[in-house]
Amino acid sequence: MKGNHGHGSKSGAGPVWALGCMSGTSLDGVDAALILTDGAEIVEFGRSGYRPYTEAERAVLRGVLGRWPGDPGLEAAQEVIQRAHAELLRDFPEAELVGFHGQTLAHDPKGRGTHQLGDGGMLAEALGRPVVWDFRSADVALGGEGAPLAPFFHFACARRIGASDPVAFLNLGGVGNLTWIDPSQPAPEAEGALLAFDTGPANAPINDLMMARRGLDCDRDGALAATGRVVEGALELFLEETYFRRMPPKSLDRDDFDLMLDLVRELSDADAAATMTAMAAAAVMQGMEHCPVPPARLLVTGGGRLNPVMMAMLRAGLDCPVEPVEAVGLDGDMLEAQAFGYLAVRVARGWPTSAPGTTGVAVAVGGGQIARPDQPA
Ligand SMILES: Nc1ncnc2c1ncn2[C@@H]1O[C@H](COP(=O)(O)OP(=O)(O)OP(=O)(O)O)[C@@H](O)[C@H]1O
Ligand SMILES: CC(=O)N[C@H]1[C@@H]2OC[C@@H](O2)[C@@H](O)[C@@H]1O[C@H](C)C(=O)O
Repeated sequence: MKGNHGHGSKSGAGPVWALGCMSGTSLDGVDAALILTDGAEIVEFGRSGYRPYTEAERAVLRGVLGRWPGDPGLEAAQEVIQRAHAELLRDFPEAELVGFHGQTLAHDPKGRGTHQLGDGGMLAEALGRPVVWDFRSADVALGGEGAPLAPFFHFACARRIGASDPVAFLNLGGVGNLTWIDPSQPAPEAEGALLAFDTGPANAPINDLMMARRGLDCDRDGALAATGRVVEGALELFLEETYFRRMPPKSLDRDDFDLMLDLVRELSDADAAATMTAMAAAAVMQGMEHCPVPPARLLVTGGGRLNPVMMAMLRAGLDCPVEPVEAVGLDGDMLEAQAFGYLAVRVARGWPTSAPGTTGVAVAVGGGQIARPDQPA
């Protein structure tokens, strides 16, 4: 490698095919998606791919959750991340630039920082193409939460779907995050264009419950929750958490809500699943109270949109229409991967990727480092 890590040098202003990839908090696998963009407009979406982790790989990654750079025992997990990404991303030779999020292992922005496992320099060498990575640390260094970062991309999506009134995007991944957008603003960094934050736990604790009680990865289609009863007492205790009363921006680590499993410990499997699903939905409803004005619609992305019980709970509790992003022609399995392709182009152009309204950072900031291979493919 040359000594070429650093903030983005400005390149030409035309659109480029960027390949974004995401390994989310659910630890299911790596998503990758192509996007043609100039860093402002989405010109075109391209093809996408998925590389699941094997059971053995997932166990390795699970085993290092919560660890920080320099902690012992990260080598095997690092190898899993590099291998899985290189295998998947090699299938996209048309990509001019790669956006590599890595795997979040720990997130404590007001304390130790934020840790995404993965080395962009090594990936650039493996792929023979420039790789933008380490998206979150510059934001944290300037006092921001370092998350969520998809909101600047959500702004571009709102423009692409022709929204004229405020809309909101909800990602229901391992953790939930909400982006409220005023699409009439000139740019995502404009004051009042975006408000974003993590709503609370979403699928991660439900997955943990299913693994502990049934040996399953998740409550597929909400099948177990559908047969259970929501236990109001447990739900009320959950909503007493101070996190919900904190003003946004705010963000969460995957396991910040460990108390959820305690709250449902005495419940039957079905009641526990129903109650935890209601907790995830209730956290979103609390979050919606923070929107500057109610959005015209709530567009849901991430795996939780495929859980009909969770979607029904959201529809019952909210006044605005709640739809999967497919309703507006977007791909809810790939939106986060596309986001990191889009953000990679912004980093390469020296443009901001977060702002006070999205992460609480002091000023709009463009995070990310760029690693270039010695010998481009
Ligand atoms: N058909 C389904 N029924 C119920 N839940 C589902 C279904 N499909 C996916 N999920 C849930 O969605 C999760 C995956 O969601 P997603 O891929 O959006 O998460 P992620 O990207 O890992 O997380 P994050 O956005 O927090 O980083 C699965 O682990 C599962 O809990
Ligand atoms: C620290 C971290 O990796 N946070 C993730 C996580 O997963 C969902 C939510 O918590 C969100 O804040 C973020 O991911 C999305 C992609 C984001 O940055 O927008």
